[in-house]
Amino acid sequence: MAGIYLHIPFCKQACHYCDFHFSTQLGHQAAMVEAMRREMALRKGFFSPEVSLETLYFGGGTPSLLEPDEVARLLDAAAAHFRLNLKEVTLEANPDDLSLEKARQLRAAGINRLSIGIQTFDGALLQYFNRAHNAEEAERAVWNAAEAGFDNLTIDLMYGARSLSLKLWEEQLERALALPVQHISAYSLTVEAKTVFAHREKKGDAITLEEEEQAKQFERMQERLQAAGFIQYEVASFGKPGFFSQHNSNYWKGLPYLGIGPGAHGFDGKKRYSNLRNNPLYIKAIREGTPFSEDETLTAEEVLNERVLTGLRTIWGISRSELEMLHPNWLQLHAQTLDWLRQNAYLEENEDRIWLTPKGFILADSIAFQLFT
Ligand SMILES: C[S@@+](CC[C@H](N)C(=O)[O-])C[C@H]1O[C@@H](n2cnc3c(N)ncnc32)[C@H](O)[C@@H]1O
Ligand SMILES: C[S@@+](CC[C@H](N)C(=O)[O-])C[C@H]1O[C@@H](n2cnc3c(N)ncnc32)[C@H](O)[C@@H]1O
Ligand code: SF4
Repeated sequence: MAGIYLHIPFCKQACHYCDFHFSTQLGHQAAMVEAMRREMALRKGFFSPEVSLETLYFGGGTPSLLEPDEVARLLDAAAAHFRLNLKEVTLEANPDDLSLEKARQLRAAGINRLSIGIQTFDGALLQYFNRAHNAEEAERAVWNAAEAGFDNLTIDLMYGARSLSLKLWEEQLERALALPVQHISAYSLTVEAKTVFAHREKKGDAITLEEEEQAKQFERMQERLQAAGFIQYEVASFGKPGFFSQHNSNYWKGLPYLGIGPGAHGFDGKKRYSNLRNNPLYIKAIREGTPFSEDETLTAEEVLNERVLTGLRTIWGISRSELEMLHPNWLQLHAQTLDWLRQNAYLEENEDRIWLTPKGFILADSIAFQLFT
C-alpha cells in the first residue's frame, strides 16, 4: 500500500503565517503541470511492481487554481506510470475558488475528497491572516461542495491567534459543526521564520496566545468535537468513523509515498528525497534532465525518533514489536519515563502497543521529545 502526493506550488496571495512552498507568479502553471507529468514518468520505477497506490493527494499551495483538465492530465499521468487502485483522491481547495461549477468539475475529474482551507469564519481574523476569502465565502464553499455531491469533506481551522478569545473559538467550532463536513483538521497558529508574522513578532507584536490559553482552546475543541461524534485520531485531525484521512494515516504509519512537484518530498521506506523548492529551477531541471531533488538517508536513530513522534501523535500509537525491531532496548531505556506518563494518565499501554490519551495529545510533541533516543 502506498500513496502519491502532488504539490501545486501557486497561490493568489501570501497568507501572513505560511511558509509552505508556493509562488504568486501564476503564469507558469501550464508549464508546471507538464513538468510534473514528466517527473512522474522519470519516477516510474519508484515503487516495486506489486505495490499499488491507494491514495492520491493534491496539496499546496493552492491546488484549486488548477483547471479541471489539468487535474485530469495529472491523474492520467499517474495512471500511465503507476499501478493505481485509488480509494481516496483528495484536493485542497481555497474557498474563493470553490464555485458550484468548479466543485462539479473537480468531482467529474476524479476527486472524491475535498480539503477546504477555511482557517476561521471570523472576518477580522481572515483579514489579519491575509486570506483571499471572506467568512461568507468560507461557508458557501462547503455547501457548494456538498451540493456537487462530495460526501467526504474536510476543513482546516486555526486556533491560538492572539485576538481569538475562547468565546470566539467556540463560535468557530459551532459554525464548523453546522456544515456538512465529516472531518476537521485544526492547527495551532505557529510563527514560521521569514513570514510576515515572524517579521511583526521581531518588531514586538504578539501574534499567538500564551501556551496555557492555546491549551484551553485545544481542550475545548476536543470536548466539543467528541460530543459531535468526531474521533481525534491524530493530534490535529478529527474524523467521523469511516472518514479518517487514509493518505495522511499512511504517512503516520511510515508507509512509502511518492512526492511530485517543487518542494514535495517522498519516502521509499528507507530513503527520503526532497525536490527543489523553486518553480523556474524545478521546471528547467526537469526539462534539461539535471538533478531536481536531494536524497537524505535517515540514520537508524532518526527513523526511530520519527516513528515515536508520528506514532504517538495518533490513536494507534506505536507497536511494541516495531519498537523492538528498531531498538531492542528502547522500552527498558525509557521505562521510568513511560511509568511516570502512565501514572499521570498521559499514556496507556497493552501487550501490543503504547499510545497517548487525549490528555497526552496536548503535550504530544514534548512527550515524544522526552522519549527520543
Ligand atoms: C499549506 S496549507 C495548503 C492549503 C490551502 N492553500 C489553504 O490555504 O487552505 C495547509 C494548511 O496548513 C495550515 N497552516 C499553514 N501554515 C500554518 C501555520 N503557520 N500555523 C498553523 N497552521 C498552518 C493551514 O490550516 C492550512 O490550511
Ligand atoms: C497541513 S496538511 C493538511 C491536511 C488536510 N487538512 C487533510 O486532512 O487532508 C497538508 C499540507 O502538508 C504539505 N504536504 C503534505 N505532504 C507533503 C509532501 N509529500 N511533500 C511536501 N509537502 C507535503 C502540503 O503543503 C499540504 O498542503
Ligand atoms: S495558507 Fe494556503 S493559500 Fe495561504 S499562502 Fe499558504 S498555501 Fe497559500
